[in-house]
Amino acid sequence: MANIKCIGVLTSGGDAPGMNAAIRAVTRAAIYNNIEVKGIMRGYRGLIFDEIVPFKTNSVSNIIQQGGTILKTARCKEFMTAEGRQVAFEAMQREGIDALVVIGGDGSLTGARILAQEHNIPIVGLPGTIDNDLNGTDMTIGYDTALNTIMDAVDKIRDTASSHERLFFIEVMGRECGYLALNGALATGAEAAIIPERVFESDQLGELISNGFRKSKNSSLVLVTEGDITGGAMTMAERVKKEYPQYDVRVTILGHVQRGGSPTAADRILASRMGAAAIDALLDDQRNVMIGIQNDKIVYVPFSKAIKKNKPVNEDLINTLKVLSI
Ligand SMILES: Nc1ncnc2c1ncn2[C@@H]1O[C@H](COP(=O)(O)OP(=O)(O)OP(=O)(O)O)[C@@H](O)[C@H]1O
Ligand SMILES: O=P(O)(O)OC[C@H]1O[C@](O)(CO)[C@@H](O)[C@@H]1O
Ligand SMILES: [Mg+2]
Repeated sequence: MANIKCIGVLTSGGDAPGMNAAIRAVTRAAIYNNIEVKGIMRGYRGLIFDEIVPFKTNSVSNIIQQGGTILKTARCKEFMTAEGRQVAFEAMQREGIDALVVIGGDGSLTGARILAQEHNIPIVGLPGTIDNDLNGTDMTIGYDTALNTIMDAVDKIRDTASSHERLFFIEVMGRECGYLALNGALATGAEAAIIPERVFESDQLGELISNGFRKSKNSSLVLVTEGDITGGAMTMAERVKKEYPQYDVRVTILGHVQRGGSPTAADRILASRMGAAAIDALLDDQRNVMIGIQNDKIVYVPFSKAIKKNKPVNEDLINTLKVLSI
């Protein structure tokens, strides 16, 4: 059993609903195991600029239901340099922090991996991002809540789209990962999803139109993953306006509304299980791993695997969406 007396916990990158549930679980599981906890504010910034606060069990009371993160978060450019990480390491030594739990996305876990390698520190990561772009876990913390937010918004858009018999392009988040668009489309009965994983394989919009996707439909909703790879919803709409002027086209960009809100039950449970598992992992001498859940079982995923680009898209989802949108 590892000799860990004090851990630091931080949230980094974009906030995600369920991060608070994860902070609570990490804190409570650590204290249960007689490990002291320090909350590090604003992601890696807090280590570099010394914003570190002692955490007790009641520091995390009544937060499981809150969106955002009580630790705040940041995208910290100073941490991208070896000098910045040296300062962070020195802060950990000064504070007596023996190990870190980092809650964040692929960027945050990349930073964790480098810090762990450079300074030989035990670090365990939790996948906290709405993008669901980390390998080795079925879901990331925040993804389910964001998906439900998308579903509520798209259902509302359907009402107006069908009243006006319009074609809507709805842009959702996800960076280079199409899960939010794909499952958002399945959950709302949307006609299609345009996702980054498929951009280089096919002209998704061209195929959609040549398959006559508007012939039998009164309204059409197409979810598009944001970003340069797909070009986003605006680009799609411009193209349709030029090539198919007969269609009445509108665009909705859902934006940061997707990141907020009270986490769903699924996210609260996922975050609670993963947070407790992070402490078990540290006690079990695990280091440089992300906690994942695969088929309802906790797994330890090496950082190198978790952050590998291009999480494979689930082909089954693509096929089902195609079949159901005739
Ligand atoms: N290569 C890297 N080296 C060191 N630190 C990094 C690296 N990449 C990212 N980080 C740190 O992690 C922070 C968050 O990364 P990023 O902005 O990619 O978000 P993320 O964790 O992927 O979350 P999300 O994608 O959900 O917003 C960065 O601001 C930086 O402090
Ligand atoms: O809030 P910011 O810094 O503009 O970042 C937006 C990005 O963060 C995410 O919400 C989470 O990674 C992405 O889906 C999106 O591209
Ligand atoms: Mg990311």
